[in-house]
Amino acid sequence: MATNAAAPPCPCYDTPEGVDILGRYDPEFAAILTRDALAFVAGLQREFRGAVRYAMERRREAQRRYDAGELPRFDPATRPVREAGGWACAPVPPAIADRTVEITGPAEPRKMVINALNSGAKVFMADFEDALSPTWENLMRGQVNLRDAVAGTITYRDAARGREYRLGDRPATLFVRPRGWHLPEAHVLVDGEPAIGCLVDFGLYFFHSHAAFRSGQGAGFGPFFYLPKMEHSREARIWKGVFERAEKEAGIGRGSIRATVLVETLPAVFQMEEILHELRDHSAGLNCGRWDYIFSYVKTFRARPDRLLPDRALVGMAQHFMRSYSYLLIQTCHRRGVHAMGGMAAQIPIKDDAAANEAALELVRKDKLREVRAGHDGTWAAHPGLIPAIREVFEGHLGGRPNQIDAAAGDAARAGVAVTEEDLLQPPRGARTVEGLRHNTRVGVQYVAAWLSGSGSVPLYNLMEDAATAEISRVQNWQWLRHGAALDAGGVEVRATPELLARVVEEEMARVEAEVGAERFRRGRYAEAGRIFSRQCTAPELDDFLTLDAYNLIVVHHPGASSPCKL
Ligand SMILES: CC(=O)SCCNC(=O)CCNC(=O)[C@H](O)C(C)(C)COP(=O)(O)OP(=O)(O)OC[C@H]1O[C@@H](n2cnc3c(N)ncnc32)[C@H](O)[C@@H]1OP(=O)(O)O
Ligand SMILES: O=CC(=O)O
Ligand SMILES: [Mg+2]
Repeated sequence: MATNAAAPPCPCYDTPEGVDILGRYDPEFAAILTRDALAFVAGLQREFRGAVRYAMERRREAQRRYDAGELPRFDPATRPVREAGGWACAPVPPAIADRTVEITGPAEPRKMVINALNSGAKVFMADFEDALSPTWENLMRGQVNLRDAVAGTITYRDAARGREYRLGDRPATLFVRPRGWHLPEAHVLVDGEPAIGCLVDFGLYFFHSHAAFRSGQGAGFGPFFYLPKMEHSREARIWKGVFERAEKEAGIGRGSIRATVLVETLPAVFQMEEILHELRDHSAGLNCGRWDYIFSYVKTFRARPDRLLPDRALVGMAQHFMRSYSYLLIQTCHRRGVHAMGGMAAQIPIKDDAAANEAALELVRKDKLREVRAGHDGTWAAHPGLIPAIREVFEGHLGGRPNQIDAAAGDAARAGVAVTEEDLLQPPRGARTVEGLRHNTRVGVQYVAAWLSGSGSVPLYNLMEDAATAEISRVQNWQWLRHGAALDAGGVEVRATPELLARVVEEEMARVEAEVGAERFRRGRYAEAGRIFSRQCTAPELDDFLTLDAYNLIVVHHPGASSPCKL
């Protein structure tokens, strides 16, 4: 790609025709938002916006059918793709044959990016999605961090602690997760309308780093991506188009870019073969995004009183529908020659209680053992402190092999399990309680407060919480209220009503204030978060995403940031 033209004469962004930047000007950001990089992003936006709009409309149309009683199912029209034995995805690039442990974390803060790359994990998934609050500052700093990480020059000085951070000898291989198709980027306008968030994330990172990545980490391939929250293979087809356009403009071979698709919506589990087929030249497998998957189960069945979820804490991978999803994902990936990645255990290290810490670690070990025995080729870690234990489980089981793609190994294959539509839809079992409603509320409000303040992943009650886990709290409360679920209140049955939720919100807000302290509560955005969370849980129609509604509250426009200087 061509390099940037001469810098503009005043401190504002130098934008190509039809592009306006409404975010704060910063010289560091300007090195990312170059005229050529923006022209590349605008080209993607112009070519694919119609297809994205259409795909989003199809999502709404499918939801209307589910609301009317139809169940998600395998598409009879694409049966030949699913049943054909004669196709496989492109061979796995050597640089990512071994993905036994992948650490995830937001693309900003910078220190965390360095820690993740040095963590001992094989892969670092740098997140612009579930773990990142998409403020302008976070997004742009995230881009700066990734450019420097790929260049190998990233450093950070923690002045308060007198600590220097720099890359070690064998950093993890970088995957980048752009936002989902549904999220706009309100600080970047293309032809007067907000850009599609993921095209900004993808486009800027690709533009600045593809060459360095391919000659370094990717060993001739890459860059590598994780693709979130898709609901249908037509959305994967758009990504394929984006990749091909990017490869062509960069002058690199078709199939250089590779991506792992997160199967984290209920409709997508019926489309896994079709998704791999669309992306077969660009695929790096599939991943069980379990938290969004649970969120999507509730969302898809929002109109169904017969499919209420039990307490959030009871919806784990041992539930039949979750186990079936993981088995089918493993079978599908191995049949097509790519990695079947496991997901995230929510436990994180507990610093001040050795026994509780050991118990949390044991839960992580069990989860990972279940995954590797099922046939997964690798898995996720939320925190560097978990990596030794997870590595021990995966590497111990794989016995020196980088993955088990060819082995037809694992419970998913051994038992000859034929996963059916009924298996994938079986309602989860367990109790629904007022304590569950309280926990959802406590977690949901604190998460929204953190997100509004710029943190997209936070530790709460010794668990990792991010946008996906918080969504479960929100939609579960909404579902219980909408259908007047019977909740156990210590042996007494009560109905979930708006009045009950109002009382719970008031009491839980008081509890949170006592936990975090009055000063932090006052300075944080807790009151605002309480109002947003309550409104969302009681809305007559379920909002598609918590973060879409709340996004308007983190958009900060700096009028004139680009337009006065337009050349
Ligand atoms: C559903 C999904 O999508 S899962 C994927 C998306 N979610 C995520 O990626 C969550 C990733 N994890 C995290 O964000 C963090 O671990 C949290 C927020 C849960 C906890 O973070 P903290 O409270 O800062 O953890 P803690 O205080 O124990 O951190 C200790 C050290 O580990 C580092 N650390 C913690 N988590 C990570 C991580 N995921 N990546 C890199 N470094 C990390 C911290 O930076 C800190 O470093 P330092 O000693 O140099 O200061
Ligand atoms: O992105 C992962 C998930 O579990 O959601
Ligand atoms: Mg997710």
